[in-house]
Amino acid sequence: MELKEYWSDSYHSRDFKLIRIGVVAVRFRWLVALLIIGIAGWIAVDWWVLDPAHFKLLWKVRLITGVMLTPLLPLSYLCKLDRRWMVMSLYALLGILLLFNFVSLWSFRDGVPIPVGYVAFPYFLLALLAVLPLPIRSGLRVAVVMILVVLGTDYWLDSRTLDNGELIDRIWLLLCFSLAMIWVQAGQLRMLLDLYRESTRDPLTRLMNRRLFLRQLEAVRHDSSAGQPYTLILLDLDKFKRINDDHGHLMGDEVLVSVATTIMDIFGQDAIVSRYGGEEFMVLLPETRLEQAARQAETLRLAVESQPVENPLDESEVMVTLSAGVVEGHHDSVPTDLLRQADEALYGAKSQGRNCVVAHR
Ligand SMILES: Nc1nc2c(ncn2[C@@H]2O[C@H](COP(=O)(O)OP(=O)(O)OP(=O)(O)O)[C@@H](O)[C@H]2O)c(=O)[nH]1
Repeated sequence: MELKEYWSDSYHSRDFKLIRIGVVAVRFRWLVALLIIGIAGWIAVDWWVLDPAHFKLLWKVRLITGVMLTPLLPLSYLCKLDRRWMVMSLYALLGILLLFNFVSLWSFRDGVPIPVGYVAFPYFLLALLAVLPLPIRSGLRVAVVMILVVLGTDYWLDSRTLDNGELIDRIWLLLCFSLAMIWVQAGQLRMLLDLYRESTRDPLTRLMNRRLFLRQLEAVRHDSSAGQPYTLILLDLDKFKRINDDHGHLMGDEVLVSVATTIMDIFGQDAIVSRYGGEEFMVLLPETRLEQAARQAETLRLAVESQPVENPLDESEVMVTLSAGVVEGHHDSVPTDLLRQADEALYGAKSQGRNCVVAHR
Protein backbone atom coordinates (compact mmCIF):
# COMPACT_ATOMS: atom_id res chain seq x y z
CA MET A 1 0.00 0.00 0.00
CA GLU A 2 1.42 3.35 -1.02
CA LEU A 3 1.51 6.30 1.38
CA LYS A 4 -0.70 8.44 -0.84
CA GLU A 5 -3.45 5.82 -0.52
CA TYR A 6 -3.52 6.53 3.22
CA TRP A 7 -3.67 10.24 2.55
CA SER A 8 -6.65 10.67 0.22
CA ASP A 9 -9.35 8.62 -1.46
CA SER A 10 -8.62 10.37 -4.77
CA TYR A 11 -5.82 7.78 -5.14
CA HIS A 12 -8.24 4.85 -4.75
CA SER A 13 -9.82 3.02 -7.66
CA ARG A 14 -13.45 3.77 -8.38
CA ASP A 15 -14.42 0.24 -7.41
CA PHE A 16 -12.64 0.45 -4.04
CA LYS A 17 -14.15 3.90 -3.38
CA LEU A 18 -17.62 2.37 -3.70
CA ILE A 19 -16.74 -0.50 -1.40
CA ARG A 20 -15.19 1.79 1.21
CA ILE A 21 -18.17 4.15 1.15
CA GLY A 22 -20.43 1.12 1.63
CA VAL A 23 -18.44 0.12 4.74
CA VAL A 24 -18.41 3.70 6.07
CA ALA A 25 -22.18 3.97 5.53
CA VAL A 26 -22.91 0.81 7.52
CA ARG A 27 -20.62 1.83 10.39
CA PHE A 28 -22.01 5.36 10.32
CA ARG A 29 -25.55 3.97 10.70
CA TRP A 30 -24.54 1.88 13.72
CA LEU A 31 -22.73 4.87 15.19
CA VAL A 32 -25.81 7.06 14.86
CA ALA A 33 -28.05 4.34 16.33
CA LEU A 34 -25.71 3.89 19.30
CA LEU A 35 -25.48 7.65 19.85
CA ILE A 36 -29.28 8.02 19.82
CA ILE A 37 -29.64 5.23 22.37
CA GLY A 38 -26.64 6.43 24.42
CA ILE A 39 -27.57 10.11 24.52
CA ALA A 40 -31.21 9.41 25.40
CA GLY A 41 -30.30 6.57 27.80
CA TRP A 42 -27.92 8.90 29.67
CA ILE A 43 -31.00 10.69 31.00
CA ALA A 44 -31.13 7.97 33.68
CA VAL A 45 -27.55 8.82 34.76
CA ASP A 46 -28.36 12.55 34.77
CA TRP A 47 -31.42 11.91 36.91
CA TRP A 48 -29.12 10.28 39.44
CA VAL A 49 -26.20 12.69 39.20
CA LEU A 50 -27.59 16.17 38.42
CA ASP A 51 -29.49 18.60 40.61
CA PRO A 52 -33.16 19.09 39.61
CA ALA A 53 -32.56 22.49 37.92
CA HIS A 54 -29.94 21.12 35.51
CA PHE A 55 -31.79 17.87 34.98
CA LYS A 56 -34.95 19.74 34.01
CA LEU A 57 -33.17 21.37 31.08
CA LEU A 58 -30.77 18.63 30.06
CA TRP A 59 -33.20 15.75 29.69
CA LYS A 60 -35.02 17.85 27.09
CA VAL A 61 -31.74 18.72 25.35
CA ARG A 62 -30.88 15.02 25.21
CA LEU A 63 -34.25 14.06 23.76
CA ILE A 64 -34.12 16.83 21.14
CA THR A 65 -30.58 15.74 20.16
CA GLY A 66 -31.82 12.16 19.75
CA VAL A 67 -34.68 13.36 17.54
CA MET A 68 -32.27 15.51 15.46
CA LEU A 69 -29.98 12.52 14.94
CA THR A 70 -32.79 10.21 13.76
CA PRO A 71 -33.00 11.46 10.10
CA LEU A 72 -29.34 10.48 9.71
CA LEU A 73 -30.38 6.81 9.90
CA PRO A 74 -32.31 6.77 6.58
CA LEU A 75 -29.80 9.26 5.12
CA SER A 76 -27.02 6.71 5.67
CA TYR A 77 -28.62 4.52 2.96
CA LEU A 78 -28.10 7.35 0.45
CA CYS A 79 -24.45 7.59 1.54
CA LYS A 80 -23.81 4.24 -0.16
CA LEU A 81 -24.64 5.82 -3.50
CA ASP A 82 -22.61 9.00 -3.39
CA ARG A 83 -19.58 10.27 -1.50
CA ARG A 84 -21.12 13.75 -1.17
CA TRP A 85 -24.00 12.35 0.87
CA MET A 86 -21.46 10.65 3.11
CA VAL A 87 -19.51 13.85 3.74
CA MET A 88 -22.73 15.81 4.32
CA SER A 89 -24.07 13.23 6.77
CA LEU A 90 -20.80 13.10 8.69
CA TYR A 91 -20.69 16.86 9.13
CA ALA A 92 -24.39 16.94 10.02
CA LEU A 93 -23.61 14.38 12.76
CA LEU A 94 -20.70 16.50 13.98
CA GLY A 95 -22.82 19.66 13.90
CA ILE A 96 -25.63 18.14 15.99
CA LEU A 97 -23.26 16.63 18.54
CA LEU A 98 -21.16 19.78 18.87
CA LEU A 99 -24.35 21.76 19.38
CA PHE A 100 -25.32 19.30 22.11
CA ASN A 101 -21.88 19.78 23.66
CA PHE A 102 -22.29 23.56 23.52
CA VAL A 103 -25.79 23.63 25.07
CA SER A 104 -24.94 21.18 27.82
CA LEU A 105 -21.77 23.08 28.83
CA TRP A 106 -23.70 26.35 28.61
CA SER A 107 -26.22 24.97 31.12
CA PHE A 108 -23.42 24.76 33.69
CA ARG A 109 -22.37 28.41 33.28
CA ASP A 110 -23.59 29.14 36.85
CA GLY A 111 -20.32 27.74 38.24
CA VAL A 112 -21.60 24.31 39.32
CA PRO A 113 -18.88 21.67 38.73
CA ILE A 114 -19.44 20.05 35.33
CA PRO A 115 -19.93 16.25 35.58
CA VAL A 116 -17.14 14.21 33.99
CA GLY A 117 -19.55 12.73 31.39
CA TYR A 118 -20.06 16.21 29.91
CA VAL A 119 -16.40 17.26 30.07
CA ALA A 120 -15.35 14.02 28.37
CA PHE A 121 -17.99 14.14 25.62
CA PRO A 122 -15.72 15.52 22.81
CA TYR A 123 -13.02 12.91 23.58
CA PHE A 124 -15.67 10.19 23.61
CA LEU A 125 -16.85 11.42 20.21
CA LEU A 126 -13.32 11.39 18.73
CA ALA A 127 -12.89 7.82 20.00
CA LEU A 128 -16.18 6.73 18.38
CA LEU A 129 -15.29 8.31 15.02
CA ALA A 130 -12.21 6.06 14.88
CA VAL A 131 -14.47 3.21 13.69
CA LEU A 132 -14.78 4.85 10.26
CA PRO A 133 -12.13 3.81 7.70
CA LEU A 134 -11.29 7.36 6.58
CA PRO A 135 -8.11 8.46 4.79
CA ILE A 136 -5.81 10.76 6.78
CA ARG A 137 -6.91 13.94 4.98
CA SER A 138 -10.58 13.35 5.85
CA GLY A 139 -9.65 12.39 9.44
CA LEU A 140 -7.62 15.59 9.77
CA ARG A 141 -10.54 17.71 8.55
CA VAL A 142 -12.86 16.11 11.11
CA ALA A 143 -10.28 16.61 13.87
CA VAL A 144 -9.68 20.28 12.96
CA VAL A 145 -13.44 21.02 12.96
CA MET A 146 -13.84 19.23 16.31
CA ILE A 147 -10.89 20.96 17.97
CA LEU A 148 -11.83 24.44 16.76
CA VAL A 149 -15.49 24.16 17.77
CA VAL A 150 -14.74 22.57 21.17
CA LEU A 151 -12.07 25.16 21.99
CA GLY A 152 -14.30 27.97 20.71
CA THR A 153 -17.09 26.72 22.99
CA ASP A 154 -14.73 26.59 25.97
CA TYR A 155 -13.30 30.00 25.22
CA TRP A 156 -16.69 31.60 24.84
CA LEU A 157 -18.42 29.97 27.80
CA ASP A 158 -15.64 29.78 30.30
CA SER A 159 -12.48 31.83 30.46
CA ARG A 160 -12.49 34.02 27.33
CA THR A 161 -8.74 33.82 27.61
CA LEU A 162 -6.06 31.57 26.23
CA ASP A 163 -3.93 32.11 29.33
CA ASN A 164 -5.55 29.26 31.16
CA GLY A 165 -4.03 25.98 32.36
CA GLU A 166 -7.26 24.06 31.85
CA LEU A 167 -7.49 25.22 28.25
CA ILE A 168 -3.93 24.07 27.53
CA ASP A 169 -4.82 20.73 29.11
CA ARG A 170 -7.90 20.51 26.89
CA ILE A 171 -5.94 21.32 23.71
CA TRP A 172 -3.34 18.71 24.57
CA LEU A 173 -5.97 16.02 25.22
CA LEU A 174 -7.91 16.89 22.05
CA LEU A 175 -4.71 16.61 19.99
CA CYS A 176 -3.85 13.24 21.55
CA PHE A 177 -7.35 11.85 20.91
CA SER A 178 -7.36 13.26 17.36
CA LEU A 179 -4.05 11.59 16.57
CA ALA A 180 -5.30 8.30 18.01
CA MET A 181 -8.50 8.63 15.93
CA ILE A 182 -6.58 9.27 12.69
CA TRP A 183 -4.16 6.42 13.44
CA VAL A 184 -6.98 3.91 14.02
CA GLN A 185 -8.91 5.18 10.96
CA ALA A 186 -5.83 4.76 8.74
CA GLY A 187 -5.34 1.25 10.18
CA GLN A 188 -8.92 0.36 9.29
CA LEU A 189 -8.42 1.76 5.80
CA ARG A 190 -5.29 -0.33 5.37
CA MET A 191 -7.08 -3.49 6.49
CA LEU A 192 -9.91 -2.78 4.06
CA LEU A 193 -7.51 -2.14 1.16
CA ASP A 194 -5.54 -5.32 1.91
CA LEU A 195 -8.71 -7.40 2.02
CA TYR A 196 -9.94 -5.75 -1.17
CA ARG A 197 -6.69 -6.54 -2.99
CA GLU A 198 -6.65 -10.13 -1.77
CA SER A 199 -10.21 -10.68 -2.96
CA THR A 200 -9.85 -8.97 -6.35
CA ARG A 201 -6.31 -9.86 -7.50
CA ASP A 202 -4.89 -13.05 -8.93
CA PRO A 203 -2.08 -14.07 -6.54
CA LEU A 204 0.22 -15.34 -9.34
CA THR A 205 0.14 -12.50 -11.90
CA ARG A 206 -1.30 -9.75 -9.61
CA LEU A 207 -3.78 -8.92 -12.40
CA MET A 208 -7.40 -8.35 -11.41
CA ASN A 209 -9.50 -11.49 -11.15
CA ARG A 210 -12.70 -12.33 -12.98
CA ARG A 211 -14.94 -10.94 -10.21
CA LEU A 212 -13.46 -7.44 -10.37
CA PHE A 213 -13.18 -7.58 -14.17
CA LEU A 214 -16.92 -8.20 -14.58
CA ARG A 215 -17.65 -5.20 -12.31
CA GLN A 216 -15.29 -3.08 -14.44
CA LEU A 217 -16.97 -4.26 -17.64
CA GLU A 218 -20.33 -3.18 -16.24
CA ALA A 219 -18.88 0.22 -15.23
CA VAL A 220 -17.33 0.81 -18.68
CA ARG A 221 -20.57 -0.23 -20.39
CA HIS A 222 -22.54 2.10 -18.12
CA ASP A 223 -20.19 5.05 -18.79
CA SER A 224 -19.89 4.58 -22.55
CA SER A 225 -21.86 7.03 -24.64
CA ALA A 226 -24.02 6.01 -27.61
CA GLY A 227 -21.37 6.57 -30.29
CA GLN A 228 -18.36 5.45 -28.30
CA PRO A 229 -17.74 1.69 -28.40
CA TYR A 230 -15.38 -0.34 -26.22
CA THR A 231 -13.79 -3.70 -26.96
CA LEU A 232 -13.15 -6.99 -25.23
CA ILE A 233 -10.25 -9.28 -26.10
CA LEU A 234 -10.30 -12.83 -24.78
CA LEU A 235 -6.82 -14.41 -24.89
CA ASP A 236 -5.99 -18.06 -24.39
CA LEU A 237 -2.51 -19.63 -24.37
CA ASP A 238 -2.16 -22.40 -26.96
CA LYS A 239 -1.50 -25.97 -25.82
CA PHE A 240 -0.68 -24.75 -22.37
CA LYS A 241 -1.31 -28.18 -20.90
CA ARG A 242 1.64 -29.45 -22.92
CA ILE A 243 3.93 -26.80 -21.36
CA ASN A 244 2.87 -27.99 -17.92
CA ASP A 245 3.29 -31.65 -18.86
CA ASP A 246 6.67 -31.20 -20.58
CA HIS A 247 8.31 -28.59 -18.32
CA GLY A 248 6.39 -28.78 -15.03
CA HIS A 249 3.84 -26.50 -13.35
CA LEU A 250 6.53 -24.12 -12.09
CA MET A 251 7.46 -23.35 -15.67
CA GLY A 252 3.75 -23.07 -16.52
CA ASP A 253 3.45 -20.42 -13.80
CA GLU A 254 6.51 -18.63 -15.16
CA VAL A 255 4.87 -18.48 -18.60
CA LEU A 256 1.64 -17.04 -17.15
CA VAL A 257 3.56 -14.27 -15.34
CA SER A 258 5.63 -13.50 -18.45
CA VAL A 259 2.54 -13.27 -20.71
CA ALA A 260 0.74 -11.08 -18.12
CA THR A 261 3.72 -8.68 -18.16
CA THR A 262 3.74 -8.57 -21.97
CA ILE A 263 -0.02 -7.85 -22.05
CA MET A 264 0.45 -4.94 -19.63
CA ASP A 265 3.38 -3.63 -21.70
CA ILE A 266 1.46 -3.75 -24.97
CA PHE A 267 -1.91 -2.39 -23.79
CA GLY A 268 -0.68 0.14 -21.21
CA GLN A 269 -2.34 1.66 -18.16
CA ASP A 270 -5.64 2.58 -19.83
CA ALA A 271 -6.53 -1.04 -20.54
CA ILE A 272 -8.33 -3.16 -17.96
CA VAL A 273 -6.50 -6.47 -17.89
CA SER A 274 -7.56 -9.54 -15.98
CA ARG A 275 -6.56 -13.13 -15.51
CA TYR A 276 -9.94 -14.49 -16.41
CA GLY A 277 -9.34 -18.17 -15.82
CA GLY A 278 -6.46 -20.69 -15.71
CA GLU A 279 -4.60 -19.75 -18.93
CA GLU A 280 -7.16 -17.20 -20.13
CA PHE A 281 -6.73 -13.45 -19.98
CA MET A 282 -9.29 -10.77 -20.75
CA VAL A 283 -8.50 -7.22 -21.92
CA LEU A 284 -11.12 -4.47 -21.85
CA LEU A 285 -10.28 -1.40 -23.94
CA PRO A 286 -12.53 1.59 -23.22
CA GLU A 287 -13.23 3.95 -26.12
CA THR A 288 -11.69 1.60 -28.69
CA ARG A 289 -13.12 0.27 -31.94
CA LEU A 290 -12.98 -3.34 -33.09
CA GLU A 291 -10.36 -2.79 -35.82
CA GLN A 292 -7.99 -0.93 -33.51
CA ALA A 293 -8.37 -3.57 -30.77
CA ALA A 294 -7.78 -6.39 -33.29
CA ARG A 295 -4.57 -4.65 -34.42
CA GLN A 296 -3.37 -4.36 -30.81
CA ALA A 297 -4.23 -8.02 -30.20
CA GLU A 298 -2.16 -8.93 -33.27
CA THR A 299 0.77 -6.88 -31.90
CA LEU A 300 0.49 -8.79 -28.63
CA ARG A 301 0.31 -12.13 -30.44
CA LEU A 302 3.54 -11.32 -32.33
CA ALA A 303 5.25 -10.10 -29.16
CA VAL A 304 4.40 -13.28 -27.24
CA GLU A 305 5.43 -15.48 -30.15
CA SER A 306 8.79 -13.74 -30.50
CA GLN A 307 9.68 -13.84 -26.77
CA PRO A 308 10.39 -17.42 -25.64
CA VAL A 309 10.14 -17.77 -21.84
CA GLU A 310 13.25 -18.93 -20.03
CA ASN A 311 12.95 -21.86 -17.65
CA PRO A 312 14.57 -20.65 -14.39
CA LEU A 313 15.57 -24.21 -13.46
CA ASP A 314 17.62 -25.25 -16.53
CA GLU A 315 17.75 -22.01 -18.59
CA SER A 316 16.05 -23.77 -21.52
CA GLU A 317 13.53 -21.70 -23.49
CA VAL A 318 9.86 -22.45 -24.08
CA MET A 319 7.98 -21.14 -27.08
CA VAL A 320 4.56 -19.73 -26.25
CA THR A 321 1.73 -18.65 -28.55
CA LEU A 322 -1.77 -17.42 -27.93
CA SER A 323 -5.12 -17.15 -29.67
CA ALA A 324 -7.49 -14.22 -29.32
CA GLY A 325 -11.17 -13.42 -29.84
CA VAL A 326 -12.13 -9.75 -30.18
CA VAL A 327 -15.59 -8.24 -29.82
CA GLU A 328 -16.95 -4.68 -29.80
CA GLY A 329 -19.43 -3.54 -27.16
CA HIS A 330 -21.83 -0.59 -26.89
CA HIS A 331 -23.84 1.15 -24.23
CA ASP A 332 -26.83 -1.16 -24.81
CA SER A 333 -24.82 -4.41 -25.06
CA VAL A 334 -25.58 -7.18 -22.59
CA PRO A 335 -22.28 -8.18 -20.89
CA THR A 336 -23.08 -11.91 -20.95
CA ASP A 337 -23.74 -11.69 -24.73
CA LEU A 338 -20.38 -9.93 -25.23
CA LEU A 339 -18.56 -12.59 -23.24
CA ARG A 340 -20.25 -15.32 -25.26
CA GLN A 341 -19.32 -13.60 -28.54
CA ALA A 342 -15.70 -13.19 -27.42
CA ASP A 343 -15.67 -16.88 -26.54
CA GLU A 344 -17.07 -17.77 -29.99
CA ALA A 345 -14.39 -15.63 -31.68
CA LEU A 346 -11.70 -17.32 -29.59
CA TYR A 347 -13.11 -20.72 -30.49
CA GLY A 348 -12.88 -19.61 -34.14
CA ALA A 349 -9.18 -18.74 -33.65
CA LYS A 350 -8.51 -22.14 -32.06
CA SER A 351 -10.34 -23.87 -34.97
CA GLN A 352 -8.23 -21.97 -37.51
CA GLY A 353 -5.13 -23.64 -36.11
CA ARG A 354 -4.35 -21.37 -33.06
CA ASN A 355 -1.81 -18.52 -32.81
CA CYS A 356 -4.15 -16.05 -34.51
CA VAL A 357 -6.68 -13.29 -33.81
CA VAL A 358 -10.35 -13.50 -34.81
CA ALA A 359 -12.73 -10.53 -34.57
CA HIS A 360 -16.44 -11.18 -33.97
CA ARG A 361 -18.61 -9.38 -36.53
N1 LIG B 1 1.05 -23.98 -14.25
C1 LIG B 1 -0.24 -23.65 -14.21
N2 LIG B 1 -1.13 -24.29 -14.98
C2 LIG B 1 -2.44 -23.93 -14.94
C3 LIG B 1 -2.88 -22.91 -14.08
N3 LIG B 1 -4.23 -22.79 -14.25
C4 LIG B 1 -4.60 -23.68 -15.18
N4 LIG B 1 -3.52 -24.37 -15.60
C5 LIG B 1 -3.46 -25.45 -16.60
O1 LIG B 1 -3.83 -24.97 -17.88
C6 LIG B 1 -4.16 -26.10 -18.67
C7 LIG B 1 -5.26 -25.75 -19.64
O2 LIG B 1 -5.38 -26.77 -20.52
P1 LIG B 1 -6.53 -26.90 -21.61
O3 LIG B 1 -7.77 -26.22 -21.08
O4 LIG B 1 -6.63 -28.33 -22.02
O5 LIG B 1 -6.05 -26.01 -22.81
P2 LIG B 1 -4.70 -26.01 -23.65
O6 LIG B 1 -3.78 -27.12 -23.30
O7 LIG B 1 -4.13 -24.63 -23.50
O8 LIG B 1 -5.23 -26.22 -25.10
P3 LIG B 1 -5.92 -25.20 -26.05
O9 LIG B 1 -6.54 -24.12 -25.20
O10 LIG B 1 -6.97 -25.96 -26.77
O11 LIG B 1 -4.88 -24.64 -26.96
C8 LIG B 1 -4.53 -27.23 -17.72
O12 LIG B 1 -3.55 -28.24 -17.80
C9 LIG B 1 -4.45 -26.58 -16.34
O13 LIG B 1 -3.92 -27.46 -15.36
C10 LIG B 1 -1.91 -22.26 -13.24
O14 LIG B 1 -2.22 -21.36 -12.46
N5 LIG B 1 -0.62 -22.64 -13.35
